[in-house]
Amino acid sequence: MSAPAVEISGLVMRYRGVTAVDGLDLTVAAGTVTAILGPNGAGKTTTIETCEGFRRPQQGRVSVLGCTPGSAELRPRIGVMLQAGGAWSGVRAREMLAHVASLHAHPLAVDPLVERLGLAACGSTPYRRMSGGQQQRLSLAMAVVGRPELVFLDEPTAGLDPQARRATWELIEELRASGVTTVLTTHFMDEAEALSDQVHIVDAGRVIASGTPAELAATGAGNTIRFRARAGLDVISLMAALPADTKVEERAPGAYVLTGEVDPALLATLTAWCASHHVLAESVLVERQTLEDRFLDLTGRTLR
Ligand SMILES: Nc1ncnc2c1ncn2[C@@H]1O[C@H](COP(=O)(O)OP(=O)(O)OP(=O)(O)O)[C@@H](O)[C@H]1O
Repeated sequence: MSAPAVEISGLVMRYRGVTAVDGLDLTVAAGTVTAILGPNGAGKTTTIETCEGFRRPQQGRVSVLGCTPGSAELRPRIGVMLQAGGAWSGVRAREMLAHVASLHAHPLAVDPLVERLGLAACGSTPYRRMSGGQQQRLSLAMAVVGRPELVFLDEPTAGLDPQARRATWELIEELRASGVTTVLTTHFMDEAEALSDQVHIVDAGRVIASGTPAELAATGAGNTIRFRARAGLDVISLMAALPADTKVEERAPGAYVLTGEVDPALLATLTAWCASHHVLAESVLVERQTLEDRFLDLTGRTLR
């Protein structure tokens, strides 16, 4: 197995009185797409900026491609897309991209990148007058034009129209196919689900859950089977027939909700119990929780 692309252990970062990152541990496998999710203020940007070398770890250790963040040997090997800015105010899109390309030994061809990210339409518009979405796309192009081994993308699709979002997803898929490691933050759960091999959920400066999107969605108490049957079924007897961690409730007369590790065997056991008790279950509905459900379960459903 190749060495991890990013290794963070016990990272602590504070801004005056605020602890932004509070003992964070995280590993990114080389060649994968890793999404860091978390509520506003969870510490994602601070963590990424530390990996990019814009901030020094105050405590703990950060290693990127086996190097110290910010070191001269590392800089040409990584691509960085910041949440905002990154280009001079008067510069045109193509000009800026050509400049960044010229700083690298084996850059991508500038014009095809300009075309595919819809930047040709910016023409002679200076950076400061480009729309937010156009600035985002230029920033993404700047991050990848140098053919980096690892790219950090901080909210790459925030504020993008659906076409640009799709183009960004395709670009990230291609990066993975060509062996580039991508670390991104996003508030779009569908984006994390569609793109990432690994997801880390960060809250209050720590990683509170990690796994593939499917693993994260599958854990927790969110998977349910709902069904209707005659009122007053013996739910104790039903629960005794099911695995120990399965709960059954009659939420309203004749409306049952079963919560637990929902898999084909559980559904079969439920229907077998119904058959042996002469119960005709109607409107049987299996509801799988999504990554978003899991995220909200872990980080709370209300604003803090
Ligand atoms: N330059 C700064 N000075 C003071 N506090 C800061 C600074 N940058 C970040 N913080 C604070 O550190 C905490 C973590 O911020 P950070 O930007 O890392 O979170 P985030 O997870 O990226 O949030 P978002 O999803 O809103 O981008 C927040 O409480 C924020 O207010």
